[in-house]
Amino acid sequence: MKTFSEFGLEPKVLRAITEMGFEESTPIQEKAIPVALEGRDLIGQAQTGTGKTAAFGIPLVNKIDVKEEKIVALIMCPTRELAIQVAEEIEKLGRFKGIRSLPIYGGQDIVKQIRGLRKKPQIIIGTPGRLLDHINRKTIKLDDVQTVILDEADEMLDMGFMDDIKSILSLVPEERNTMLFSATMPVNIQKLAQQFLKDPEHVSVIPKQVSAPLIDQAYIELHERQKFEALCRLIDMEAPELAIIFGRTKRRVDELSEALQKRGYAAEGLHGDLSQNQRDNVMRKFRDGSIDVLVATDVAARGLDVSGVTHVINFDLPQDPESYVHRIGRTGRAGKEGAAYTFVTPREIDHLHFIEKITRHRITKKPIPSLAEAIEGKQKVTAERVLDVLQKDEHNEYKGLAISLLEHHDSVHLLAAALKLLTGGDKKEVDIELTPEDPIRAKKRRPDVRSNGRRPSGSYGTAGGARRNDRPYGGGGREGGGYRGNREGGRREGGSYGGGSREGGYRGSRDGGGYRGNRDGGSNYSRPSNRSEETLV
Ligand SMILES: Nc1ncnc2c1ncn2[C@@H]1O[C@H](COP(=O)(O)OP(=O)(O)OP(=O)(O)O)[C@@H](O)[C@H]1O
Ligand SMILES: [Mg+2]
Repeated sequence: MKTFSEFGLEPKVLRAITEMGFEESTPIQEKAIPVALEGRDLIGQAQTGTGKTAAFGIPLVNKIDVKEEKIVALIMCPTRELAIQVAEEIEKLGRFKGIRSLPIYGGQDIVKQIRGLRKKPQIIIGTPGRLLDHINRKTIKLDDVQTVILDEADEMLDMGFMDDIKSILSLVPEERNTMLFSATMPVNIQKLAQQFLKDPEHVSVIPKQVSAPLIDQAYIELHERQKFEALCRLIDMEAPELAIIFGRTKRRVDELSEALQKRGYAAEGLHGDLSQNQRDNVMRKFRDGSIDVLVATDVAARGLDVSGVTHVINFDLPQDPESYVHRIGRTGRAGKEGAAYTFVTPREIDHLHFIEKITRHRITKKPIPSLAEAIEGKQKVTAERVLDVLQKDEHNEYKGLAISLLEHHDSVHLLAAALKLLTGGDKKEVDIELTPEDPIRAKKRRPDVRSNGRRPSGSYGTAGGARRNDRPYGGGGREGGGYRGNREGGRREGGSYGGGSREGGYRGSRDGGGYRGNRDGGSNYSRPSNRSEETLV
């Protein structure tokens, strides 16, 4: 992998990159940065969590003149949370250079945004709806925009932003540099690209499987009514550092987060019906660890980067393979490992197999965790907490009480009782009943209707010459340096992702292109194509 000093970047940008802790470029960065620096249009596809933001952010901040007092770059994102996050990364990258950037998204006070715009930001990062609002109010002018980036372009189309994006782009000068980025590139993206990009370079770093390689993927087959108990047991058994649980609907998310709270978990829900304040609060708490379980709709599936997310649990099976890939991609980021569990009801098994087929990754079946495993997991966490206090040596004021209790009681019994209390074993569990959700069923997708019959180069699947064990962070080895050092143990050595088992059986399964052409509305799989930003699931 290249170090960042090999790209000929400005020292101030290099310094920012170093301060962010990036040592080597990731493959998508290595390929995309030179193309973007040249000012060529590009379509960038790489697995979740492999640094696509910096792949467009670095060349962008590098080429902007700080003396510029006009908006010269526009980044569009599908969700508010993502706009905020991308804005933060751009801010960090441009810090030493003094680049001014501003996030613009729905739900935030427009007057505040107008005040921000008076500071003459050079880069605007926004969601399409609110951007259009500003354009109509003439508080944002796009006449001087030279670079446009569409992050998660496919999702924006899927959410029904096509017309908004078209209107916005029609106001940007033709002489511009346009870039699209996503981990998934269904065929409708190719259409968008043909319309809005000029002779784009396809920069794709997708090995055989589209999902990130460091995610251990499993599914649990169960009935709808078993889901909640299974979830609690799974959380207890696995003791995630941070977990994201995806539910199908807003009602589901509300009920589930409330139910988890009743059971004593530090959980909160995130979906599009919450006020912006509530959404911001939940994200802040999740990022700072004051809650460790985020229950969310697909609003959190795209792009969100929260370090410490060790587990993603699909409480409900996602609607389509893209959603699956993006949801589970909230873990296993930046060279770290993660675990993804998917709950599947018997009637949904076909749909799960369909997801496996499209993502070309076998998902391992696991049993519902047993009560014993759940208890063992909880006890382990309690023991770790106790040992942590012991090690910190901050328990002096309890020693007197300990000594006096030990005068009358056996030490093992006494400690066991204290552990029970700490583990919550003294509490009776609250009964929970959730409103059942309808199962998702597998339906055939329309065949690819593209005329040339070729696979779109940016679609799922192997990019020319990509190696199977291509690793997004660091060179070929797994040891030493940069990211590679920080993954514990050797649990998943040697491309342990199913080893040889992925070969055969799966590869041929996409013949006929049954999947690709069908997200442009009308198909059984596409989500409603006119969701607005405000009613996002
Ligand atoms: N070269 C690098 N070295 C180390 N860490 C990096 C590097 N580039 C990016 N990162 C970090 O990796 C994480 C994931 O990056 P990012 O969010 O850009 O991924 P992404 O490819 O856009 O994923 P998604 O498809 O989910 O949107 C971030 O925390 C980012 O700061
Ligand atoms: Mg991203």
